[in-house]
Amino acid sequence: MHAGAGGHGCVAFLREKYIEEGPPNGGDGGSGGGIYIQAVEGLTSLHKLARRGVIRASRGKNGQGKSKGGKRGDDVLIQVPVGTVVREIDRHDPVAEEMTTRRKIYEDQQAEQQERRAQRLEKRLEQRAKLSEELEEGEELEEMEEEEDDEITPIRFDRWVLYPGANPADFLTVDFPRLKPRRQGIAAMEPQAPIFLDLSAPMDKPMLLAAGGAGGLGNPHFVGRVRGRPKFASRGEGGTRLELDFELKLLADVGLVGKPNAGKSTLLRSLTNSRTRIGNWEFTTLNPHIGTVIVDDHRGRPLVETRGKKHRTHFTIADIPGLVEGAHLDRGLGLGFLRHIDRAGILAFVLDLSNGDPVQELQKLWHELGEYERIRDSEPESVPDEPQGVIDWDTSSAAYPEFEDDSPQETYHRPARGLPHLPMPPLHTKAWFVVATKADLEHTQPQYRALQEYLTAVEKGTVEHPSGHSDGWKQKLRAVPVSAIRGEGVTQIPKLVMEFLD
Ligand SMILES: Nc1nc2c(ncn2[C@@H]2O[C@H](COP(=O)(O)OP(=O)(O)OP(=O)(O)O)[C@@H](O)[C@H]2O)c(=O)[nH]1
Ligand SMILES: [Mg+2]
Repeated sequence: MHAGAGGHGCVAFLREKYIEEGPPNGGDGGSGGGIYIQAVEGLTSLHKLARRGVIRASRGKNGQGKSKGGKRGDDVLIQVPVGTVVREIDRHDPVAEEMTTRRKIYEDQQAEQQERRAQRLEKRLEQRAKLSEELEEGEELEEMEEEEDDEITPIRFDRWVLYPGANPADFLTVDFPRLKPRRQGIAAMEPQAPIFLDLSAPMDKPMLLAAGGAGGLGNPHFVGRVRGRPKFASRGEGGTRLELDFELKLLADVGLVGKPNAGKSTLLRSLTNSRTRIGNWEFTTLNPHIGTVIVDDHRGRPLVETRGKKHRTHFTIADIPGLVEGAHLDRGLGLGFLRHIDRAGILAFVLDLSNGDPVQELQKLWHELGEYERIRDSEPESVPDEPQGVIDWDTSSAAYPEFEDDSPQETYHRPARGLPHLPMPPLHTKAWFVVATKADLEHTQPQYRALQEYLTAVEKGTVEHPSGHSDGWKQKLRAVPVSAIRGEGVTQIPKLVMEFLD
């Protein structure tokens, strides 16, 4: 994301009949557009943002004559779904860089001056020694000459706009003022660097990520005692460039977990008006689809009375690609799939009653999830690269001193480190239930009965929790028999989900 650069200041002079050499009247440049972010409800993915790739706010316009200021650049507003986490990977801040350059120049000058002073002192001591000798010999006092070398500092063409009609040589004798790099006032509202935002609630107002560069100053700003008609103006400051990582933390309220072909997409479709692809083959669904289930009485009022203060009128369901046995073994594919499951608040296990033993299926799915968690918790990316010693994963301000406009110690650029991990609750502690689908097919009733008996036993604690954890979620364990294809029994699901969400 590129915040807009500031427009340049203008060098102009009043021109009127009978006024030969009018006073300076160049306008200031407009400030660059800023980048804002806002988490909003109703969005479910970051796809659109990803497609935009590079995002630029526009540049401020240059100032003009007759004291006309340049128009400010347009801001860019990025809207993301609630649950988005934003992390900074890299930052290029021209103002901070200029500060560093200036500091470097200043330090060099100081060092040079010090050296010169030391040399001068030495010379003087020598001269004095010589002088006292000569005095003794009764000779004349000689004036000590002070050498003061006039050095010409090169013109910073990157900082100044020169009067177009002027000859660059005219500026050799011009003493340019010390111009501190400037920021817009609103830059104070930028989040601390490096950016780490967890946008878990909708925001009423957009938040500033990067302010645009300040506009340059027109030539009237540089009028001084000895400089009545400055033939220069300052350039606008460059805009900050941010490289950010966006991650959607919570995908949906409910995640459908099931083998390929179990009937997840069909279920989602019968519950919502989503148009997910359905086919009688495995892996019809390759990317998660999100459907919204409206639970109101068609007048905007909640259909299901929830005890919570906030009456929800809808919830979201994610149709996640089918989970195959051994998914955890294929790190890329498996972890990708399972990552989505991680992001759902409630897990709905979709079991095909017509295909094998549903109890066994359920246990297999849980086993797969457990394996995934084991791998995730020992992911190499959380293992430090450095041979040994403590690594500070704290990316808060302590690790990177915040940039202050005037402080000479600011840092503006840092290498991309490993991104901080998103903490997720263990899967087995999530609320879950079972959707026993394809109940319209033959010989599915005994399967369903066995499944419900098993769940009741888990709830009572007489049978081990399918996750193998003793503290696994076991409240209101239920298998909802449905025929998604006929739309039968599916209305039970919103009711159950609302109970859990409550
Ligand atoms: N008889 C019957 N068939 C169903 C039912 N639900 C789904 N099916 C069929 O099962 C097949 C697979 O359904 P999908 O919804 O695509 O399955 P899926 O779980 O989304 O599959 P993947 O996306 O591959 O993971 C389709 O042929 C559906 O018509 C049902 O309730 N009854
Ligand atoms: Mg599907």
